[in-house]
Amino acid sequence: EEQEEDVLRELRLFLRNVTERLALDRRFKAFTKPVDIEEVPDYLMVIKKPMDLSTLMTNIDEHKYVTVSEFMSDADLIWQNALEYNPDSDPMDRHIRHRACALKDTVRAIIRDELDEDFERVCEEIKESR
Ligand SMILES: COC(=O)[C@H](Cc1ccco1)c1ccncc1
Repeated sequence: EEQEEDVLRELRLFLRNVTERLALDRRFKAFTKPVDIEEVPDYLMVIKKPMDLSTLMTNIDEHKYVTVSEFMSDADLIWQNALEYNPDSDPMDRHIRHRACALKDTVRAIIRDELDEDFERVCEEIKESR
């Protein structure tokens, strides 16, 4: 009903705000757009579910997420993929892994500090009812 659409509208506003803040953080520049398959031809052989901050934003606008938990699953793909694709001890790999870990910690800190548990519970109830 209308109240449910109000809740989902507020969810999208929260998720857009979180995603925009991450995209503005210079540490996360490598995560803002899809990995360039021309630059990295084997990427899709290693990474089965690519994800990036611009795709997160598109998904929000396309109403893909009904809960914060669904959003978190896709947001987690960004840093998980970076750890998986860049495992070596060379400085480049270590640098992107350090930024991937910073992304993981930053997303979790924002959600812990700014998401009301009761709000997420209402979103989960809407999801179960559909
Ligand atoms: C999330 O970004 C990545 O996983 C790419 C992989 C990549 C390797 C070569 C070109 O791109 C990356 C970008 C910047 N610095 C390290 C790795």
